[in-house]
Amino acid sequence: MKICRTKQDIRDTVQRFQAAGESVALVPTMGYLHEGHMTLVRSAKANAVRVIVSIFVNPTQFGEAADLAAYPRDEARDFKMLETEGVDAVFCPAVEEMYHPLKQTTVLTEDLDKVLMGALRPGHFKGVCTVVTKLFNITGADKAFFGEKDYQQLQVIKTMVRDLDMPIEIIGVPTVRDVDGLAMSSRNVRLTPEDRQAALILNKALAFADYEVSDGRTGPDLEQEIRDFIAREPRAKLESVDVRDAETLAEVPSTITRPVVILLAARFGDVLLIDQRVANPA
Ligand SMILES: Nc1ncnc2c1ncn2[C@@H]1O[C@H](COP(=O)(O)OP(=O)(O)OP(=O)(O)O)[C@@H](O)[C@H]1O
Ligand SMILES: CC(C)(CO)[C@@H](O)C(=O)[O-]
Ligand code: BAL
Repeated sequence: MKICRTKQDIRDTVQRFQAAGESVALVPTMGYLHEGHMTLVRSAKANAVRVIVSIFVNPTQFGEAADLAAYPRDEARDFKMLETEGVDAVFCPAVEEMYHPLKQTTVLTEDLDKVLMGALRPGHFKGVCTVVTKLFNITGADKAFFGEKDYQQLQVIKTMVRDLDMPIEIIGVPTVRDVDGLAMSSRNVRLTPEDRQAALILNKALAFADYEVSDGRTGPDLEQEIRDFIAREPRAKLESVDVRDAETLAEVPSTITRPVVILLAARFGDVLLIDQRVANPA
């Protein structure tokens, strides 16, 4: 596995693959890898000849400095996991390599930037869109893989690629969960054992909401029922509950005919967790 710390090195590597007629899939990550990331890597391997992974904790998408400082990192462990999985190259630039000191250009999906997680983390999606655009431009990959766990992020990136005619295919991968149902996330290691247990309420609330949607419920009533469900767990500090159109993330009418996505965000201690589930009306 080739380790590239400069833009030039990863660009040359990808160009060599493509010159030999090999398709290249990119899996962008912020490291501290887990089975969710490995599932993205396996999907990428099944869909392209070569797989490259980026590891970059992008400062411009963090609002809270404390969240950035506390973000877990373990490069040596990450490299081992990726090597075992047969990844061809990893791109892990320093912040100074990634961003020009005089940078002034950003990429923004105007409406999606302001709602849901965008409202909770102002500036977050602008940071994501900008760094993902840079990763696409730097690598020149043919396809890129993103997790549905970060559901809004996936829709934001698909929208950006559509609007700006970026020559890359975006593929979403279903959320990978621990055996007890908690969505895997690098931030889970920061949970106390009590909060780790309490966080199971999120997946339970999603199962409850899924049943309610299949029974014909949506709209503000359903959102309130989900709030009441999560209120049973006193350690959960609920930040948001939204039932939205699964494709556009628009608000949904009280009678639905299309799939919806239930989006949850809650704090356990100082750790903000998100989870999601797509539900179909009967
Ligand atoms: N449980 C999961 N199942 C599927 N994909 C996932 C899962 N967790 C993360 N991913 C995806 O992996 C990619 C990299 O995510 P990232 O490195 O931020 O990991 P993370 O676990 O989401 O970390 P955190 O939520 O703490 O920021 C994203 O596309 C993300 O959606
Ligand atoms: C897509 C991403 C790697 C951009 O920094 C990040 O938001 C993530 O890990 O989901
Ligand atoms: N997985 C999304 C990246 C973030 O939380 O900043």
